[in-house]
Amino acid sequence: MNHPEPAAPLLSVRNVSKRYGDRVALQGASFDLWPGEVLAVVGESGSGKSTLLNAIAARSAPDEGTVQFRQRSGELQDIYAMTEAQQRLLARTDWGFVHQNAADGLRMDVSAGANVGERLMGLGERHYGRLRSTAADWLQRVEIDAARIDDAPRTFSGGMRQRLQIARNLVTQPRLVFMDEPTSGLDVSVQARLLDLLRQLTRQMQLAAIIVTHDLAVARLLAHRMVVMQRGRVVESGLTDQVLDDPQHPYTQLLVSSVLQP
Ligand SMILES: Nc1ncnc2c1ncn2[C@@H]1O[C@H](COP(=O)(O)OP(=O)(O)OP(=O)(O)O)[C@@H](O)[C@H]1O
Repeated sequence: MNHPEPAAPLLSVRNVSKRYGDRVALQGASFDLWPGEVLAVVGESGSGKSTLLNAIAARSAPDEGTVQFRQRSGELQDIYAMTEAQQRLLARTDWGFVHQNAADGLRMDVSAGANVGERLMGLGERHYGRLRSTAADWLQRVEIDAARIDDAPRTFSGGMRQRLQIARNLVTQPRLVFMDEPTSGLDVSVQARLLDLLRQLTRQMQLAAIIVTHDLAVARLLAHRMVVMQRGRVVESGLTDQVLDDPQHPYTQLLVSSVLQP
């Protein structure tokens, strides 16, 4: 897989920690993400993956550490030093967040077209014809029949809902998308199609993404690089193929071998 090597990181995470009461959910996580790079965060249930994702996506502030994002202007900005209004603007323009459960990322009772158009309206687009044609284009890009544009996602299958959620996030051409277990909970064949689509879109759009998954096959297929978490710590990180083919940490070795031995 070609690895993009631009000069400066898009996201820089340093020593991020978080506790819930006495429980340490995340301890000293650090990594950089480069423009156009897809990073998988893997680890078993409870290892701190969602806590990490929420901390770096400005959804839940860490107790310690910094998260810096490179704005389009080139300026590296601490996301927790931003005002709430600045964070919200980022979240609906340059960032996307794909939830595991599509219902958490969609408005289930408004039309598919409105779900896609909403983020564009948030950027100031008001022209009905343009909103509708962009929404129709995006439905096609995520392989949803444009004839369903006026239907609400409540009437969609699980796979269609997830594809709609992806369209809703990507319509503003974000530079960074966070994804929390985007394919789990779907049938295997539906997962495979969704993974193909995600791979195609991340490449076409040169999208940087951080994907939380417990499924090493998802990491293998989508990610340039991966970090492995155990009990709140990053225990191994590196190029995906290297980590999966030659894991160094005993925990990663266990994860990889448990996948190989069904
Ligand atoms: N809101 C919360 N209150 C208390 N403890 C929490 C909370 N959220 C997470 N934790 C604890 O923090 C640790 C890390 O949880 P986290 O959800 O980040 O793990 P995960 O790797 O995402 O797990 P899963 O794959 O099951 O979603 C766990 O021990 C969990 O019980």
